[in-house]
Amino acid sequence: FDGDLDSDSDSIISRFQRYLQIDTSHPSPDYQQAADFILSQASSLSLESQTLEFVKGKPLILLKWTGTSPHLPSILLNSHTDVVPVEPHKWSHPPFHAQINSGGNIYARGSQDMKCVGLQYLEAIRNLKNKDSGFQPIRTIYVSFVPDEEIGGHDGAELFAKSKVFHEMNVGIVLDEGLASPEDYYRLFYAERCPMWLVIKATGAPGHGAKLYDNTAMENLMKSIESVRRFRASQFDLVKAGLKAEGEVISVNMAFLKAGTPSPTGFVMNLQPSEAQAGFDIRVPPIADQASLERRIAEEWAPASRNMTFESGQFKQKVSVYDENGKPILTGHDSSNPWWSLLEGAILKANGKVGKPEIFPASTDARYFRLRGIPAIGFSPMANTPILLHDHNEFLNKEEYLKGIEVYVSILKAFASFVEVEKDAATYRDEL
Ligand SMILES: CSCC[C@H](NC=O)C(=O)O
Ligand SMILES: [Zn+2]
Ligand SMILES: [Zn+2]
Repeated sequence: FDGDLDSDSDSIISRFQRYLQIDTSHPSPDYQQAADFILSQASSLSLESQTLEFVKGKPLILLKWTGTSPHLPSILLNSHTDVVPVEPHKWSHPPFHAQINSGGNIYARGSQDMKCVGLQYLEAIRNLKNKDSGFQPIRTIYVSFVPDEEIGGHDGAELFAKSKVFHEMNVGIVLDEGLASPEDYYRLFYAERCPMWLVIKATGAPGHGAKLYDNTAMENLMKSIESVRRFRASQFDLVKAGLKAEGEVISVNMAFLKAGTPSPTGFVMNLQPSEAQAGFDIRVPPIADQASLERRIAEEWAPASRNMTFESGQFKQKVSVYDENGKPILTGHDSSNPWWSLLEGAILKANGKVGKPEIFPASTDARYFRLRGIPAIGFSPMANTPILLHDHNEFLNKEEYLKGIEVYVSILKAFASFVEVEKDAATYRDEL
């Protein structure tokens, strides 16, 4: 390696800022500029690279550092290049300037979710490739930068995980995103909740706004909303009482309400509408009783007896967290999975702390890799950091970012040097 590596922290941070300054927010992410940036980084690191376009205009960049024993299952470091939209006027710093305040906080959309992780992978590789380090991986290390995670990953990680290219990579372990931790420990995720987007609709007799009568669409819907809210509170109480972790309860949040008869000045006020609907984002832990939730929806939240119907997207689709037999897919999260132990050990070695294994409360691309039977661990090295993904004023402190690079150096050393008697992939899965 030719060794003109800028490893000082200023240049590390300025590379991070450059990546953050590329506006890859939906609905029209600038994937081309992100791809160009990543490819230029890859070439400065002498990594092999290829651009995969499973869907035109949505490049997926795959980088490779070939190991000395390339027949061993490889390591895949995955990150998504897209970010969620912003309301720029509600930010204290412009969301795509990556300004650093006096306390070292770097403000940008994607600073936590998850451009940090994508570039930390590369910085860790840069560090390991530095000629002073002289490190050679035994296993091959792949780094993937995928599009569209924030809108479901169908044109990104889903197609990638099903592709011939992916199959031939012989991946043994995937690292993907986790969440920031306000505490001094990092969070590790071994599974994720299943999203269910539920729309309930009520109908009822229309009538004069001054009349009190039963079975209006609004009343029917309100009864459901009250019931949903009671359930929401019961789940939230379990978390508040410390009895369950965030990823272990069913979350329900209302996403929209739609009703009323429009008029030029707003809505007609003296007419009780004949239809009303509400939408909910529901997240179901893979260990939860799905059938009882479905019963609850049919009997309490959208009962036909109250003139109600419902539709739920995502839940029973193939894009879920269950295998073909309906069993939840959980990555082993104790010493039964050597990768888990290696990860924990490597973090500790880098002077990091780890919390209890968790279920990721939202969804991420890791599920597509788990569906292929591959262990996947969610981890974003951000401790002592408020959770600001998808929020205004998303930031990451620069010291925390730099610390994360050291943690990945430690992880890559452990993962890429790990040689064991090959076992069946099932060894790395938890049985219920
Ligand atoms: C169900 S696909 C949407 C994925 C998205 N991921 C991160 O926020 C989420 O809403 O969890
Ligand atoms: Zn993300
Ligand atoms: Zn996100």
